Formats: sequence, C-alpha cells, structure tokens
Amino acid sequence: MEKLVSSWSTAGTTLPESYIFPLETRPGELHFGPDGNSNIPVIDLDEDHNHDQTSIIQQIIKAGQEYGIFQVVNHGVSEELMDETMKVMKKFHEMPAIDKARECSKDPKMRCRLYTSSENYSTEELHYWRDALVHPCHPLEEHMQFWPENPTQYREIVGKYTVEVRKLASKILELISQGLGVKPGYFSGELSENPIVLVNHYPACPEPGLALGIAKHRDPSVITILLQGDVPGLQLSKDGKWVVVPPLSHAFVVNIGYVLQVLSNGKLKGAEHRVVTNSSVARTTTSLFIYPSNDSIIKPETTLTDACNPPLYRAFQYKDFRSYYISNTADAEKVHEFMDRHT
Ligand SMILES: O=C(O)CCC(=O)C(=O)O
Ligand SMILES: [Fe+2]
Repeated sequence: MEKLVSSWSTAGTTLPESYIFPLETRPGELHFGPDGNSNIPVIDLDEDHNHDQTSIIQQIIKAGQEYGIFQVVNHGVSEELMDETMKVMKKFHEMPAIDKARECSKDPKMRCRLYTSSENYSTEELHYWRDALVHPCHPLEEHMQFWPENPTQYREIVGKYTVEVRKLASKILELISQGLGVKPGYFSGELSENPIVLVNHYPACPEPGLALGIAKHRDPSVITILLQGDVPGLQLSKDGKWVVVPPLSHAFVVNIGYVLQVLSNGKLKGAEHRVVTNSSVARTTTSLFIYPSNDSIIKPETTLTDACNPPLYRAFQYKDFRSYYISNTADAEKVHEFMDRHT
C-alpha cells in the first residue's frame, strides 16, 4: 500500500512536490458574514426548544435549499458516546502503520480498508494530506467481524455509534420526507440500505497554505452525518467564496448529497465542500454516509415533477453513478453530465 501520510510526516517535513496544489486550488482567503461567522444554520432538533416539528422541518428544508449543509444540536446521540467514538478513532490512527494495515486486512471483499489521499492514489497527479479508514456498518453482524479489533474497544464503541447515528439519519430523513411532501418511509429501505463509515485523519501539515485534505466535492450520498470534533478544517463553498463550517461542541454536520438532490428534483442541493489542514494539530473526523443499495434506481420522485416542474435529472442505477463519480474524481461538471436530463 502507498505510504500513509501519518507514517512519514513530522513537524519538520518539507512538503513533497506531489502535495503542493496550484495557486487556483490552494486554500486561499476565507470569507465571513457581516457578524464575523459563516451563518451556516444550526438546527435544534428538540421539539420542546424549537416550537414544534413543523418549524424544525421548515428550517431543515430552508437550510437544504440555501446551503446544502447544516448543523444539528439536541439530536439524541449521547455526548459520551460521541466523545468515546472520537477517542477510539484517534487512537486507531495513532497506531503504527503496520498495525493499522494488519487491522484492515481481514475483509476478503476489501470493503473494510485503509487508504491514503483518495480512492485514486495511483492515478492522481497530486495527493491529499489525508489517511482514511472505511467500512460498511449495516447489517452490523455481517460487517463488524472485519473491522479493526485494535484499539480493543473499536468494535464495541463504533458499533454503538453507528446504530445511534443511523437512527439520527432516519429521523432527519423522515423530517425531510415530510418537508418535501413525499410518503412517510420514502427514504427507508433501499435508499438508505448501504451506510458506510469513513474515519478521516489529517496529520498536522508543515505548509497548510499549499496542501488540501480533500478537494472540493459534493458527497455521492443521500445525506452524510459528520462528526468533525473540535479542530476546524471543513469549508463550504458559498456564493463563490470559501467559508468555515465552525466546530460546535457535540453537534453533527449534515450534508445533503447528490442522491437527495436528484430525488428532490433539485429542491435540495448538495453542498460543495473541501477540507484544509493546519500546522499545529492533527484532525480526525468521521462521516457516516447514507448510500442507497447498488442496484437501486435513482430518479426525481414523480410526485415532485409535473409539466411546470419537469424532471431535471435522468434515471440511473446507483452503482453506475458511484463508479462514474469515483473515476471522474467527483468533478462537478462531469457528474452533472452524467445525471442531468438532456432534452
Ligand atoms: O473531514 C471533514 O471535515 C469532511 C470530510 C468529508 O467531506 C467527507 O468525508 O466526504
Ligand atoms: Fe464530503
């Protein structure tokens, strides 16, 4: 396997050329709103705090239309479980490279795996300052046997975490289905059958102004639930400018993905985001992607289209979209060529 960034980088390393991005894509200037922050909505999911369910639904739909990303608080996942998950995931990435490789080599189908930079390391011109562990999480009994056994509590803690975060994702998707006016349970079943956990690790970087943790992209999911911990690094592209998604203690970041964009016929939009690094501290985050089953057909929900609102996207099989997305390195223009309905 390619060498993990965490196995060779140290505070004094000079940045290898293959990690230096051209001026246009390097992290540049950041922009803030008039009150000094990025104004990304923070939604309180507790009905007792937030009037009633209708108001929560309206806030989610508005955030999905205007930003494609929002944060949620009072979401029902225990803070202790979030802290323990973050701790065990950090511990995993702190292990020697040889131990991490051993812990990730048990899955004959290689769905639990460790990689560095991106899924396209061998073909990409430039590399990203990131190591990643990825594995499916549902059904738990089927996949957990291939997860790392070290750190010793990894399976137990991450198992509990994925159950709780999947419940949260279902709750948010149920609110979205009400907001869109589609039938209850619309997103359960095959549209959310294949949830995947990604544990990102961005070591401290000697030249954060020249490197990227992840290039700009929209997620290929229905939605993504991200725990970003307390180190900033996630940025959203808003009106042509990069703004910070501020770490909020014990909040989750919710990203709308391309699949929901297509299903909602563009009513909700995927958020374009990227990750930058910093020179002082490593950053560990975890995304839980809600993916459809490979065979499901993705197309605008028919009840959301009519003569005045024609379908903007074509129907496609999810697995075709996914492999196209990966081999075209998430390039937004190419992805649109794939999904847009050409009349
Ligand atoms: O690490 C982060 O803050 C975001 C990660 C991300 O965008 C992803 O995993 O798709
Ligand atoms: Fe992402």
